[in-house]
Amino acid sequence: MSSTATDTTDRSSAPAPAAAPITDEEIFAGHVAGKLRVELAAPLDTQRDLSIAYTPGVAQVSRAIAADETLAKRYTWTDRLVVVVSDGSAVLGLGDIGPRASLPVMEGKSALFKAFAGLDSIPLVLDTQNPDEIVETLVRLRPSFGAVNLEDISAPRCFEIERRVADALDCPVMHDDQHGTAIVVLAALMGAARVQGRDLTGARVVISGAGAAGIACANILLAAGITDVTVLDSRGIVSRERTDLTPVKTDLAARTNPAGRAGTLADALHGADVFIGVSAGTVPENLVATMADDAIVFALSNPDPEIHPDIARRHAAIVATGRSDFPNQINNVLAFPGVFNGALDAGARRITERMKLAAAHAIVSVVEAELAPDKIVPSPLDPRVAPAVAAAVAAAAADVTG
Ligand SMILES: NC(=O)C1=CN([C@@H]2O[C@H](COP(=O)(O)OP(=O)(O)OC[C@H]3O[C@@H](n4cnc5c(N)ncnc54)[C@H](OP(=O)(O)O)[C@@H]3O)[C@@H](O)[C@H]2O)C=CC1
Ligand SMILES: CC(=O)C(=O)O
Ligand SMILES: [Mg+2]
Repeated sequence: MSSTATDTTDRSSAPAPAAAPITDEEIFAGHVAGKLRVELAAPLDTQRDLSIAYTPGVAQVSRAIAADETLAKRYTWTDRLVVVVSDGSAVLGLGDIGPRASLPVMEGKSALFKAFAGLDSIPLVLDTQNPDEIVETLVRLRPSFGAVNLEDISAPRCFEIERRVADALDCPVMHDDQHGTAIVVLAALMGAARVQGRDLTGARVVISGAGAAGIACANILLAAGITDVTVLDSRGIVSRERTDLTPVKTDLAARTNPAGRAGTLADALHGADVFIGVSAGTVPENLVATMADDAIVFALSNPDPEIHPDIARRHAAIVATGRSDFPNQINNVLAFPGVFNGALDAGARRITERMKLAAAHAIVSVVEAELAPDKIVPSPLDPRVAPAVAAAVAAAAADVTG
């Protein structure tokens, strides 16, 4: 795809460019004709090159694969090719903008796979939001790729789609908005806890957003031993008394909100230690002001955080967003390139909870000696991140290889 090889230059500590605002012209110019290209892996200059790469030579390779399908791993590009798949139903925080409008984001994810993990990746946007059709399409396309990164597919369909695709395909499948996000949020909370010298397992955590990202974040935090997690959707606290919950939220309500609170974000945030925003909503300053001392605020919606970090910092000790232009970028880009690279290196057939926890620990371990309130996670441009995540994920994959 991209014509550049993996770039291992450390750009994370480069001085920030002069604070000239990025113009609309600059942004659109950076997307003209898309952000990806296909490049040749073998020369095609001579008749001899042509006879090897194309007919007649290629026929021998095709015959060999027809006789032994496992040879496709060696003699095609599919083994390490990741498809980034979206139906355009929950694109960033922009909502259901459809497959065509989602494509710049999916091209961007593919570009990040190449830049940070050296993995070739193709964006595939689907003109259907029907789970049966999405699963069927990926099953039919299975000979063409080695792994599936599901992206920006809305809840609750994303849960069923991920489960069914993972069950149907013998290769790594991960819904990035769920698990990539959850991995990085856990890493960031570990980083924040170390900066503050406290144990966050007893912290009161509030998550705004009970969709793909919110539910996965709740799950990984519970798995990591944090017991007091409260989640809100667009109607308020996901509590056991509610009669309007989907089955996934009913299950969530049974495992969260131990104080049995009902009500609004104001009710949830009063005295809370941690706010995690994955809602595309907003959180007013006066509510952040009611949080506990040394509060932690992760306003992760893209492109617009739930609260501007400068405002959140008036009341919170540690503040992060999902954006590339503020410190403490908590974004799934810290996870997915290394997770897929590690899974493919190990020949993993699935991505497991163990692999996700290993990824979270690897992310924070990269900045262990550099942790600070404005550096609770490494920069996505830190060249140590993806290799560390890949190594940890591969080591944790032993039970799903072979
Ligand atoms: N920084 C990062 O790495 C990432 C950030 N995100 C961001 O998280 C947001 C959600 O993404 P995703 O989970 O994929 O989307 P989903 O569509 O799956 O879920 C959105 C959730 O937000 C809830 N919601 C909507 N408006 C509000 C509101 N005003 N207050 C509280 N909850 C609200 C919805 O409620 P209901 O269920 O009632 O409809 C739903 O539960 C996006 O802005 C996205 O950019 C996502 C992934 C990674
Ligand atoms: C970062 C990302 O995946 C999102 O905001 O949807
Ligand atoms: Mg996304």
